[in-house]
Amino acid sequence: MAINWFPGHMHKARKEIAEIMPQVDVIIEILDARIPFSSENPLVPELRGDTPVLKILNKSDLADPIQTQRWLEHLQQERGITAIAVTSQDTKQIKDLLNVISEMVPHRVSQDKQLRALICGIPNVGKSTTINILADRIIAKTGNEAGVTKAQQRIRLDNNIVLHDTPGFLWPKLEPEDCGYRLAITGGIKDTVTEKEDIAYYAIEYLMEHYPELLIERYQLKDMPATPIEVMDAIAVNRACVRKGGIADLYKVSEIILNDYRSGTLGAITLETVEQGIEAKAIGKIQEAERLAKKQAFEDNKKKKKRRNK
Ligand SMILES: Nc1nc2c(ncn2[C@@H]2O[C@H](COP(=O)(O)OP(=O)(O)OP(=O)(O)O)[C@@H](O)[C@H]2O)c(=O)[nH]1
Repeated sequence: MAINWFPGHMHKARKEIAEIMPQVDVIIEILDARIPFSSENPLVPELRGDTPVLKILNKSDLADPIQTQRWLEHLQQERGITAIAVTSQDTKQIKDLLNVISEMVPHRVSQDKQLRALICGIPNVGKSTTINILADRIIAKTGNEAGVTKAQQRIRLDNNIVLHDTPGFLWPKLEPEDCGYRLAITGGIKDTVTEKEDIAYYAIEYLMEHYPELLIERYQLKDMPATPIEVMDAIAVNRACVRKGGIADLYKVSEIILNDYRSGTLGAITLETVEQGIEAKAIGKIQEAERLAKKQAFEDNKKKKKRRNK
């Protein structure tokens, strides 16, 4: 599954972030606790330079607590990053983030200077929800669909903190493929740019391996079928998603699975372990190198042809 989703407003966001970065004291990058690697934007390190960053693993209520703990340890101890797990359902946890960022840049606070924080993250991770809680009012539009925030805004909070909100932005090509699937399952990519059945198939395959008991419980399966398609067929029967002639309506089944996953009805499920994240990073680097090599070969060829034609 190759997804290329980089709408114009994301290009704009990248440019805008680069422009305001020199005025920013601290970056708050919101990640999805269910996919801490896939929801991390590789553009952030490139754009932030040495500005301190706080990584927030949001939606931790939907993630596997054991995996969240492991991810926090990885980020804090192995990568030396300030990281914290929260859920927007707990307002106090979100409000406490202001203390955390103030502690990260003590010189600004001690000098009684305005603290300028930039909130960023890929679409649908909960930026608007977080901002609304911090500001104590509805400033940003929220919605369980990728790409709701479209324009940048500046929000003045009571305690001398200014928040810069940015639209969600993703990198142009979602590689490796696993990251694309994980983003699609959680809702970080618009449903309209993906094949629902394809995404649900990937989700079932992952759940069969990592959380079989949750699948069995939710869909009242007697035993675990051998393949994802058989799981889909069994759900179709249980949920009356069978068309005339006994054919399973896989689109409807996929909708059920994805909705159950996204709402947390299936359980608290993380879609990538630290090890899988590290593996995806390595594969991504190889693919990037291969792409650059191909591009270079293409350019060289073009030059050669030009010289020959002269
Ligand atoms: N369960 C759960 N849902 C959350 C949490 N935070 C946000 N949400 C939901 O996730 C969806 C997306 O939240 P938004 O705040 O709109 O996300 P955003 O990052 O601003 O999205 P864009 O505008 O697409 O960039 C909404 O339906 C929120 O209610 C959380 O901690 N837990």
